[in-house]
Amino acid sequence: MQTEPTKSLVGEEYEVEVGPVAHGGHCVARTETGRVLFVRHTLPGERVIARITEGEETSRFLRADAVEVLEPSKDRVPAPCPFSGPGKCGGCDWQHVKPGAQRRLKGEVIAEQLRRLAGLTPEEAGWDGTVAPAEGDKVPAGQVPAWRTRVQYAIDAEGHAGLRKHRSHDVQPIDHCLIAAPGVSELGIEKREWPQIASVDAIAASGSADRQVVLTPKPGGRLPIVELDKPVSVMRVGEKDQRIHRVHGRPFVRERADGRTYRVGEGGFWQVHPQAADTLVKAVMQGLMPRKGDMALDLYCGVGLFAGALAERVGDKGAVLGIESSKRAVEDARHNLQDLDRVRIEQGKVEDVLPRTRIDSADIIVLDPPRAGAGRATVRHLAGLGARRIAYVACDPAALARDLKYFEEEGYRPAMLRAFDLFPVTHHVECVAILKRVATNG
Ligand SMILES: C[S@@+](CC[C@H](N)C(=O)[O-])C[C@H]1O[C@@H](n2cnc3c(N)ncnc32)[C@H](O)[C@@H]1O
Repeated sequence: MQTEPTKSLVGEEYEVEVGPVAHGGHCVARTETGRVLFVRHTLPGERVIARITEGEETSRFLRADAVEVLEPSKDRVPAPCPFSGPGKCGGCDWQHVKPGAQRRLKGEVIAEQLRRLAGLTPEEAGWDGTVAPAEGDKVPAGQVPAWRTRVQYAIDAEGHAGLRKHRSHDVQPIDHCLIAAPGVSELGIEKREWPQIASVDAIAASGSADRQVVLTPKPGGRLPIVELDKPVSVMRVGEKDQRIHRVHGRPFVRERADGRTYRVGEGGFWQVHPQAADTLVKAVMQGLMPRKGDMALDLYCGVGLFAGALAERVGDKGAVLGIESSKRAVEDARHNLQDLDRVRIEQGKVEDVLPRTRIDSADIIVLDPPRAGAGRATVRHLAGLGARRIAYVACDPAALARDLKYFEEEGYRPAMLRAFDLFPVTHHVECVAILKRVATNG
């Protein structure tokens, strides 16, 4: 059955009173007729003119940008970045918000997800309701922290480097990204032209002076000779196989955390904020309290960050099993932890490898899944291992809250939850939940 196309509302404007913040970097508002709008570039309590950016007459909700602020919030500041604002760069959601208020908004989002998806109050989740700033992110008023050690630049039709607009493939050309770490800015990516290139991923390791760019050529595009302001290793994404190939220099960068050096190769995962890896290792170890002789699991282990920290603490009589799906990350994890005899890294998806292993118990577990979370089957399997404590590291509070609900169904509850602002000026936030088995009377 064919449905009639409905009228697009893009470009329509509504004067609205802005309601609470919602997950995703926007706030909720309603038109006079009760239509729900998700409005960016605004703050709770403001009165704004919202211009629709996505949605039709029949859409369940509409997306909008605040294009005029009639009554500003006391938390509003002039956006320091000239490329932020309606219709411009989609990278930062909270350029127009005071840093303390950004963290408060993130806290409100976490609280809402916990309430809605896990049925937990902050107290029940063992959380004081705060989002802690990353160490070293104290910057003078009116400036933003330059924290991103990994930036993906998109290249426009004229070969200029920029960043993608919100929910769009269009490129906002820029001459400087304020949240890029100095090591990224110093490469001068924005200063040169990139004909025949679709994107440039720039990495400035925080644990060493290693710098890397990964070039993705346009279809049929030739690779330029890369001369940047600083020495870098250069990689390229193959047009046919979409794999990353070395052009020159080291095929990895070296990072540091918890006193160890980690090699991170070819697009492998490493936390983007320079303080993130240490902050998370500290929070996880404080929560798990590993003991000598423990059997520990590090799931979604990347290049072995938590496995390395756990192995040092469980000692010679303990053991650590890491599971990671990326082949390259597994090679790096094995290399990074080769001095630790009692560590084993298995390659494959957690949901496939876990049932295959003969492991039927663990003392402590850390899981750090991608945004989608772990899911019901994995949670059920983990709960069956009877761990004393489980640390759940989450970059999406919605997936975390959903999985906490599954854990509750399997007899585990959060004893402690902490939140960290490891992505300042964006809506993203990192949480660490420490789960314990609920005491039963039976
Ligand atoms: C958020 S990262 C965490 C990595 C590591 N714990 C760290 O902090 O550096 C998630 C990792 O899970 C891996 N991954 C994604 N889906 C997976 C799955 N189904 N099973 C195993 N690993 C997976 C990704 O390749 C990535 O390395």
